[in-house]
Amino acid sequence: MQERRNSVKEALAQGQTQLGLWCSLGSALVTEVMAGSGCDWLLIDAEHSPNDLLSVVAQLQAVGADDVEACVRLPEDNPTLVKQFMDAGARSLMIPNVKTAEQARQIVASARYAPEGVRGFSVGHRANRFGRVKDYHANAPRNQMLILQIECKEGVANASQIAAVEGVDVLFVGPGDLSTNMGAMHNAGADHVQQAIGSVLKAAQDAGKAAGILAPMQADAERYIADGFTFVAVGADLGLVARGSDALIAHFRKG
Ligand SMILES: O=C(O)C(=O)C[C@H](O)[C@@H](O)CO
Repeated sequence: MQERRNSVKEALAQGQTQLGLWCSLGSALVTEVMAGSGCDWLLIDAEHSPNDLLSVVAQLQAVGADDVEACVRLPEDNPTLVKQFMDAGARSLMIPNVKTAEQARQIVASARYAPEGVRGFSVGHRANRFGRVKDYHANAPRNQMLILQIECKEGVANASQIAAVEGVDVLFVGPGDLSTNMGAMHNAGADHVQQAIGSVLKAAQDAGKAAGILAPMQADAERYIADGFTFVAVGADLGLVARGSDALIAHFRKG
């Protein structure tokens, strides 16, 4: 049995825009609905959402039948979590708040088996279809994707060195955390935050890597895509359900 190719990783390497949706509700059913939307990738969030390893596995299973790359955001940069989630079949990982190139190198090492890395070895797991993908251990990095979030001034300052680390696929701006860290909470549109976002984009592009961002407002997403961001989350289940239900009820209340 062959491992399914990571078509999002391949498309990004060719500079193609890949549209994503954020899954924050911790629900396999909702994630399954999102997966059927035609998006290229989903982000199952285990940082700010009520998710654990088993609820993430349930969502990975729900996405399974769709031709969508299911990425998982870990709650923190932690090699044990990298191992556990990768073994569970999360091969595209987003790591929050990466600040230095050395940290990026450690993250890459945590995703790789020796001699390049330190990932613990298990013969059979969900990632290799319980031992059925025979060449999994030798070839795992080929389909893995590491998406490192840049969310603070230090990360912005070091973005070029982080992007240059072999094994890093995407620099992903967290506009909420970055703007908060830069003294502009709720205002990622502030000039100094936009300059920082632009410098992360340039750092990624100069290193031949993809740049990503979460942009649930349509106009923002269109602008970021026009600027050159190629890994863009254009909406979230939480926002779609909350704002959609708000608007529906408001429509009937106003009469
Ligand atoms: O800093 C950000 O913005 C992000 O990383 C996304 C947030 O965590 C959040 O909006 C996800 O629901």
